Amino acid sequence: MAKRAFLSVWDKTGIEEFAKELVGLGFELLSTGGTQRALEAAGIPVTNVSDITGFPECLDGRVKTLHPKIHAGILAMRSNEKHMEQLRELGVETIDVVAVNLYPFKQTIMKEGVTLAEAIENIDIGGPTMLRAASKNWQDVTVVVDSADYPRVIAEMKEGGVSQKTKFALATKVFETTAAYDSLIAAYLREQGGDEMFPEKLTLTFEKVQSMRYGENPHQAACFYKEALPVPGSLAMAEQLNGKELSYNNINDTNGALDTLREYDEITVVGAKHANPCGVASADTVCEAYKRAYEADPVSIFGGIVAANATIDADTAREMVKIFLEIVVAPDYTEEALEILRTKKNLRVLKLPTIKAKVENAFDMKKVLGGMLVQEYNTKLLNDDYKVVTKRQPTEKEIEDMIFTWKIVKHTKSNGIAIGKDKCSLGIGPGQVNRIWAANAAIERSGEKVKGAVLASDAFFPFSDCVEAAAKAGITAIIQPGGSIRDEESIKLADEKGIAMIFTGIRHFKH
Ligand SMILES: NC(=O)c1ncn([C@@H]2O[C@H](COP(=O)(O)O)[C@@H](O)[C@H]2O)c1NC=O
Repeated sequence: MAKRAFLSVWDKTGIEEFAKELVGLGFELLSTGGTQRALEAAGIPVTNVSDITGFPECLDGRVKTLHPKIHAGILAMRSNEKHMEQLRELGVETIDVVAVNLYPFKQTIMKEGVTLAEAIENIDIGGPTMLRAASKNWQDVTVVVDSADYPRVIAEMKEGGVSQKTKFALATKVFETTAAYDSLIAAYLREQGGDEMFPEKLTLTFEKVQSMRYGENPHQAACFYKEALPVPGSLAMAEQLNGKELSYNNINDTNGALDTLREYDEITVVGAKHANPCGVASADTVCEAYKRAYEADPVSIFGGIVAANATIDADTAREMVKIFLEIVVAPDYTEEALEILRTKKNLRVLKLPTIKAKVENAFDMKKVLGGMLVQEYNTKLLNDDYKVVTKRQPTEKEIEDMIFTWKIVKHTKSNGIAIGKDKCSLGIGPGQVNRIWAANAAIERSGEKVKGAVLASDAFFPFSDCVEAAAKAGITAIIQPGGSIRDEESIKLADEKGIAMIFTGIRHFKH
């Protein structure tokens, strides 16, 4: 019996060469309309699927290959005498190679103004059916869903036949591909339906971006995957202009720096370490903002991440190269700035034109052993009805500094306390197991400048000890969520010390 290969591809990349090689190896080719036309135009002989099925392609291509003569030919187990006998009785011939790639559903939904009907029409039915059938029968059928695998398949055929190992790998790839394809469809339809935020079955599609040398630690293997449709402004959309490959920690830490940066509309620079902000400052120029953020904590920024929301110019770049930084990320760079940054060959320079990300429809997820925590992104900053709870009202300047510092503490690991003044961070106390230690760390790190500064706390004060410490240090205003059963003690102490205090009514735990 002649060996037969079924080729039905949307993306015709490499199909001509692959088909020619198959013909050279003695295969008879079967195909659907568009693929057939492409091959015939290249002078390659092809049999149309309708000549096999005796049934025309119909319903605008919705039904082409969905026929027992095709699927029995793919699914029959060659080692099963009964199967083979049935094929003979039914007049069905086996199909030994299936090369199929699918309708471009992802590209379709990415198009501006795409309609639901257009998206639905781009859900491939016959393609996945053939691919899945061929993969189920992987021992007898070579299935190719990725044109990058054509050369490898041909090479092995020339060596005497495609190995079982390769066939199994190709079949596995098919199920990864069809599962990702379907989960993207499910996500899109869910978004169109719009009412159920958390579906019964959460299926996600991620695509491999890069393998990494290692993970959080050198003994952990790791890899970075991006969402099939990453949110604009996310790190997955960044272009790397210089430096070594991004590491696992680089990506996590830069993500944290960007989270903080997105809170600010004015020119701002965020220095970050282990995903916590360590120096944050706003200014009229990016250079000034960088210098202030650096000076806010010249110790921690060493080997850290710097994220800016304005174009990096030569002056800023000159400042940046004075110390060892892991990453600089910004919307753009002047030519000269880039030249200066490139003098540090290991410095990873990332260009991210959109810093503000639209995360309203995206999930924030955290993997735990055996499960996944899924929540909305923390897009809120303050409640509109935040209130002053002390006798003394804060000055306008204090309010400005409190909002500035509140944005920092929102993105500081809990328990977190941040102290700021004049649109610049002073001391940041992240990730403590109790609040007073975080307050003490932030106060100590602020040094002399703490006098007249403001303090922000990501969650309420369980006791009045933080107010006590703040007053002793010379802090004049405090912003915190409120909500403790001992709030009155904190308010009373603040009143005694002349501190103005705002309750935001909203908490910003971050773990
Ligand atoms: N309807 C079917 O029976 C069917 N069989 C194969 N396809 C797809 O049709 C495409 C190729 O079509 P053409 O050769 O006509 O360009 C491939 O992406 C293939 O996955 C089908 N299309 C959609 O379901």
